[in-house]
Amino acid sequence: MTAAGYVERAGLAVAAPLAEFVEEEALPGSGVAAEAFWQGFAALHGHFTPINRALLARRDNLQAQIDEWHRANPEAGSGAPEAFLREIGYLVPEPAPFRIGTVGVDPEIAEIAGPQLVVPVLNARFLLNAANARWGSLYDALYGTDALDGQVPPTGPYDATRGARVVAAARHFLEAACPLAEGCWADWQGGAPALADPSQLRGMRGPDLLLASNGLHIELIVDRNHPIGAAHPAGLADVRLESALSTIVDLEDSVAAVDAEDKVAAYRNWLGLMQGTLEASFTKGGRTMTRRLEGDREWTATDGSDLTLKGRALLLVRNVGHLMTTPAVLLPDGSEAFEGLCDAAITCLAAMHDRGRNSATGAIYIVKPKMHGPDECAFANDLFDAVEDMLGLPRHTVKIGVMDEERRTSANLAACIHAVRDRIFFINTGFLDRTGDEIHTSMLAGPVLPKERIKQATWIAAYEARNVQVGLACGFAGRAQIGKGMWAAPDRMQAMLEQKVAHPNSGASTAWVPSPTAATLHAMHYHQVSVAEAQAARMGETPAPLADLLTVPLLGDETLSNETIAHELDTNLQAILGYVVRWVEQGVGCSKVPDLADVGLMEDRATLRIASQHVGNWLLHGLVGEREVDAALARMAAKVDAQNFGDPAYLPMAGREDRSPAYRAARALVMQACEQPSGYTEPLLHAWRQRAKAS
Ligand SMILES: CC(=O)SCCNC(=O)CCNC(=O)[C@H](O)C(C)(C)COP(=O)(O)OP(=O)(O)OC[C@H]1O[C@@H](n2cnc3c(N)ncnc32)[C@H](O)[C@@H]1OP(=O)(O)O
Ligand SMILES: O=CC(=O)O
Ligand SMILES: [Mg+2]
Repeated sequence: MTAAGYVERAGLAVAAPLAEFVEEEALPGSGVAAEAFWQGFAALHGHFTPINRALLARRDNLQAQIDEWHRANPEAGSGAPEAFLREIGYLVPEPAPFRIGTVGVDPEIAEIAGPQLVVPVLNARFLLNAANARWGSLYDALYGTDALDGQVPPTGPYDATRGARVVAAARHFLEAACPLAEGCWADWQGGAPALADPSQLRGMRGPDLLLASNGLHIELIVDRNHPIGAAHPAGLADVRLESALSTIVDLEDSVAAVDAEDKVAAYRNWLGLMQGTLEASFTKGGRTMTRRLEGDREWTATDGSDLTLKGRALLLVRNVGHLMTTPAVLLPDGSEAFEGLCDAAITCLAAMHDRGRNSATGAIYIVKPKMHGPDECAFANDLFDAVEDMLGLPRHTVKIGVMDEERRTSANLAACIHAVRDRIFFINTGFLDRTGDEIHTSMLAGPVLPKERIKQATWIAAYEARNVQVGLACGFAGRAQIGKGMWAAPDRMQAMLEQKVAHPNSGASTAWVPSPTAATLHAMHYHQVSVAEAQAARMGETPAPLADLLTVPLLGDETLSNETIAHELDTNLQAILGYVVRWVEQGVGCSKVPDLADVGLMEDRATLRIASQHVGNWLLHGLVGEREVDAALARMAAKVDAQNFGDPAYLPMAGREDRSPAYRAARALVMQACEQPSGYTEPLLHAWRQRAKAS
């Protein structure tokens, strides 16, 4: 008998809303029949479930052997050595030199370097903004953030002095990106300018100009009737930059999706993007508005021909990893199905509605997170083969982006790439999860450094360098992206402008940004730096030593002051509570949480993984005790409550410690940190969110 709320499909119990979504929304128009889909879906689970389970058991087995090594070598003061890691199969032999064979990817992936935006799939309003973030106003980005001078503009009427500084800053940008043959942009009176490199002028539309540098476009919007244009000698009303070349629609770490209802909402939004029909209505500034996807942009090229530029970012979709199961589908034995298998089948089915709107080459781009080593990459490759077969898609239609964010993947990166060599479209250093796994893998080696210092330790420099070096050696240049991680301080745009230029300079062809505004500002870096040249300069470099990568960021003999320890503990617990309370009680998977100094930081499951593993590590090694942690949790709960004052949906944690699901989830995350698989936060978050939803 099928469980209540489920319907039987090809021997599986499928939650009724999911079956309905698939049959009434995703399948019609896809060319795939319902019977064939469900048979294929059931076969997928039948074949891959035991392999998936075996891969997870292998993770546990390797971790147990590493833990055992540390127990046997308590004085080692380091991570388990390379020879041991080879012996247990954690490290595998390098493949012979090879080059990836991926073909049929869009220019945004293969040829043009630029920002990559990430957006939680469950927020339609943000999703539309993210898809439309292909273009952004440089004037708005400079005016509305601290990018210019570290100061955010006061709210209120337009500040003409600040506006003049914005216009000057945009002009400086133009001087550098598109210099004139003679004179400077301040002298420009309108019309087609004589550029030092005339090929940088790409088109005109009335008085507007289209320029380009390093493959990225710049629109100069001329409007003498506009208040800003009226004050400019050439009537320049705005400078618009091609910004988010690609956007990752995230079903993973930035969402809270714990049941069929949540998964259907996620799949429906992705389908709406692929069909081009997604809309969101909301009230902003007292006005109700409906947001839709932008169309393409039409220009006349300098030779008089029509020139069409994409109005939207190339959309990629991040599936979940191999760990979690979902109650949206039950297997014949009554157990939950692997969520990653469901995501692969259903996000690909939805992407079949694209018909060239998103990918001009017909590719489907899946970002696959949290894979541990080459066998898990090979598993994803086989899974995508099977999905292609079940949906009737040509081989390697489904491309894979491999997040290099687990230690076993970093340490075996070439072998991981080799396992997916004909469909890989990116590698990316997900340094946040990677930091969490760094702590968890060597949990028993000793106490780790404070969080900020982990970021400066030997391992991370080796990790970032090797990722680029291995990618270049495998032939990524001109074929696939080499990506860098997230800028996790969404309000600190001046600091981002100063620091994130390091990403293109390092030879990375893309890097993550948290918002459309950050994409526009980060786009300036790709005008400053030619990634093609940066990559050419690094081609043939010997990868940073594996020994450096394996150097665990331990505290060693150093003694930290009580103040440092207390501050670190408070920082971690406040971030954990601030994030978890919105996750568990409101279903918000990515939040801007003010830190102790009131700087808003992007928190997601990966930052939560770091913070919870960090507290767990210091607890295990006695830098802090359970009573201290409980006292700090209680203090930080009151702080987080105060920070959320005014949110009508918010339930305070302080004073309700034993009843607040969020508080209990946060406490469990730190007290049970060592037992969590790979230090992941999903199992506890999901369990507590399900409880909160049920109540
Ligand atoms: C380790 C990892 O896995 S990193 C990847 C996961 N992280 C992410 O995906 C980060 C995504 N970013 C976000 O969710 C948000 O930017 C947050 C939570 C960090 C901050 O959100 P908020 O505090 O609401 O942002 P803020 O108030 O500054 O700006 C809101 C505006 O910016 C837009 N915005 C902010 N972030 C995004 C985004 N990622 N995509 C699209 N639009 C966005 C919103 O649409 C909104 O504009 P609107 O009112 O016109 O709709
Ligand atoms: O997914 C990104 C990360 O840093 O983790
Ligand atoms: Mg991650």
